[in-house]
Amino acid sequence: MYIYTADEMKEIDEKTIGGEDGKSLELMEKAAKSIYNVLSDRITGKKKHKQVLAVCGKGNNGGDGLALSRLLGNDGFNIRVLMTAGEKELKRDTSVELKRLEISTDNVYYLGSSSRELLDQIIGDSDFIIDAIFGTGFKGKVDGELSDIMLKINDSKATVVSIDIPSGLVGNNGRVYGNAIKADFTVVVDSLKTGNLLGQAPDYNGEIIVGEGIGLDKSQASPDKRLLSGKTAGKMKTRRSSGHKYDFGSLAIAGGSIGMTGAPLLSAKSGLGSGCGLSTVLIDKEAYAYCNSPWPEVMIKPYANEVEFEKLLERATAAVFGPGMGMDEKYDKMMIKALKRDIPIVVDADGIYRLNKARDQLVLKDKNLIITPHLGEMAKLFRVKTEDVLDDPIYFVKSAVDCYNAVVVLKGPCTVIGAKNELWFYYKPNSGMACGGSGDVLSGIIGGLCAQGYETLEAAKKGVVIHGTAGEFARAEKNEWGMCAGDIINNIYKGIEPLV
Ligand SMILES: NC(=O)C1=CN([C@@H]2O[C@H](COP(=O)(O)OP(=O)(O)OC[C@H]3O[C@@H](n4cnc5c(N)ncnc54)[C@H](OP(=O)(O)O)[C@@H]3O)[C@@H](O)[C@H]2O)[C@@H](O)CC1
Ligand SMILES: [K+]
Repeated sequence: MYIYTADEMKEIDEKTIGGEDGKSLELMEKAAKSIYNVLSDRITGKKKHKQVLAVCGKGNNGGDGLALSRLLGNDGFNIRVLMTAGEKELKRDTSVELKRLEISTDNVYYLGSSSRELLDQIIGDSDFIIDAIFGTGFKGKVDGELSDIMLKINDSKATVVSIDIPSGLVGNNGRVYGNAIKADFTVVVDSLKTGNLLGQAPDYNGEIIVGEGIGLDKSQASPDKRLLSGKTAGKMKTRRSSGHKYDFGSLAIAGGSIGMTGAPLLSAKSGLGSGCGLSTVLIDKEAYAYCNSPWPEVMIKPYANEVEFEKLLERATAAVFGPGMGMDEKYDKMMIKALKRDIPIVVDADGIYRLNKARDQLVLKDKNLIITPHLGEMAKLFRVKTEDVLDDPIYFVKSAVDCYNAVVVLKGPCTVIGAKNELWFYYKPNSGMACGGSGDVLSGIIGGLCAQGYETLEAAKKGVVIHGTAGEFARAEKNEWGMCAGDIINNIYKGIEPLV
């Protein structure tokens, strides 16, 4: 499934319309019909004669809401409409849809000219609220009375259905700067937009359902963004029954410092969980003294200097560099040693900040490099604020791909994987994954897959899916509060199963 930015969608829309009279209205009708079809599967059926309130804005999203209301009205629902803009402010097609609806109902209210009591009453006694205030054309912040109305809708008992995107979310990046609608369902028109997945979108979407296509002409759009799932991650390679441990690769994890010895251990154990034959933590000898592993299957080897470190790397078929390493400058030399080796390397956590220095000393071209930053690490890598990355995560992922010739995994509720000319979005929000060690588990899985011979992008895609699925199983066992990194590790095998 392809994903577009709101700006790309606008271009697609304009290309499809191509100046043809009536075409944009036809698209609006198709959008409404597609949303109606989704709703008739989910909520209409047995629930006719219920109260529906459609809250509609002046743009095309409002027009979609009005056309949908007409279809629901024909179906036996009691429709009321709250317009958030005056008749004269409406876009042309939205104005046409309002006139079409007014043929069958008088229940049209206007935000500026209805009393607050009346508005509270129609919000309070609705069974369903259609949120068609703003779509992907929204920018900035909602304020004034509309902002209060949004909160009232969020507090209501009604099932809230957002059209295309919850109103108040910015279409390109899913950011929310004021209040926004919290939906039970978001029915996306035709194709997912980046704003449906990124930023704060997971807190507002409810369940996302993508409606059937409305016949948009995407022939000139650049299809570089896709949804990552168990299906698109591809299958695991079969394992040779006669293979021995060296056939399944040897992963080295360079990391750990005093007080942070658990991070590389989590990575190492996760590498084994993903199927690699051997997993070894390479740790500074001072920190080694504090290293207490619960896993005897993980080897732990201390080094005193970069020469010893390099020696220990010799048998590794892939490495993870950074978990729990700390900021000591002495590790810069180890990073150069690791990057000079001709093996895939996952640079994570405290390794990421060092990439700038390494880039000055090494040509990173043709390296098998994977970088796995979270938002804060990406911001540090580019010396910008976290807010800047949130504003345009796609830009930063693409920039990191280009700067470091790497596969980049920007971790978050929607993880974005970037490689040359392709971006993959893995949208499986799970707040239980936001816990210490979760990232170490991911880098270990990806490293473990690289050690077994998977290409970097393939390893990143599979690793993200395995990690996310394992997290879902951990949540099912322990809930989002109780689960921790160890629970994700315990479920890695369940994350692998759908890919076998
Ligand atoms: N192919 C497609 O994509 C199709 C798209 N379709 C539908 O169209 C939707 C996109 O429609 P859209 O472009 O008309 O924008 P939409 O989001 O309805 O309204 C934005 C309006 O709000 C305003 N506004 C903005 N910011 C604001 C603020 N902070 N505070 C207050 N006002 C603000 C802004 O006004 P302006 O600032 O420009 O004066 C503008 O008028 C899309 O989500 C989908 O539902 C389908 O119909 C068919 C095919
Ligand atoms: K909306």
